[in-house]
Amino acid sequence: MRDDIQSVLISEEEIQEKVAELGRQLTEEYEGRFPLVVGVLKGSLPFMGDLIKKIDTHVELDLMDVSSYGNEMVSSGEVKIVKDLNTSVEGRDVLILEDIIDSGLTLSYLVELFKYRKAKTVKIVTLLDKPEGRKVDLVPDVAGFSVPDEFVVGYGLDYAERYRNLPFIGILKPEIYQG
Ligand SMILES: O=P(O)(O)OC[C@H]1O[C@H](OP(=O)(O)OP(=O)(O)O)[C@H](O)[C@@H]1O
Ligand code: HPA
Repeated sequence: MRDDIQSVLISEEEIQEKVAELGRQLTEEYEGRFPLVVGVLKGSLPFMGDLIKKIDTHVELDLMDVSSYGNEMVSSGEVKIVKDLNTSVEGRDVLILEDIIDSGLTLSYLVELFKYRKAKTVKIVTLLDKPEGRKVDLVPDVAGFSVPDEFVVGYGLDYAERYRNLPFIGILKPEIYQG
């Protein structure tokens, strides 16, 4: 699996340091507010698993599965709910966790949906932000790292469902996706 990686963009240590920093920041912000932390499947799972252990105040967890990429490297532009939340967001402080914001289509859809469902506040925390990929005007409230306009994998991010279990963020060798 690691042979398929051309270069490591963000190391495991850098990710863990950043996650600890974000955890401290979110602890301060959400102390006493019992936010609903929504992980967006499947990419946010490693980030969510690590980050929630660094948030030192009560949180409720839920998961939502939305998809717009299928097995492609470019968003189809159509966001589909594959699995909805189990919890009502009405009146709640909602904190959405994402692995990456690229075109921004997934997140702008979710933010609008949660506002329509009467969430009290909606904030976005993403590990990675790819600003050059944007197709809609969307700025995350908190972003761990900015990444260049390249297809990245690892730490939740996949190519054709592989590489999510790498502990770092890397760039694939072109021959992997060129067939
Ligand atoms: O800003 P965007 O262009 O919308 O891209 C970001 C979304 O794309 C990926 O999810 P994907 O739909 O591939 O599902 P996955 O998390 O299961 O891989 C990623 O996890 C984000 O949810
Ligand atoms: O660069 C990316 N890698 C993996 N999944 C993604 N979904 C949006 N952008 C990306």
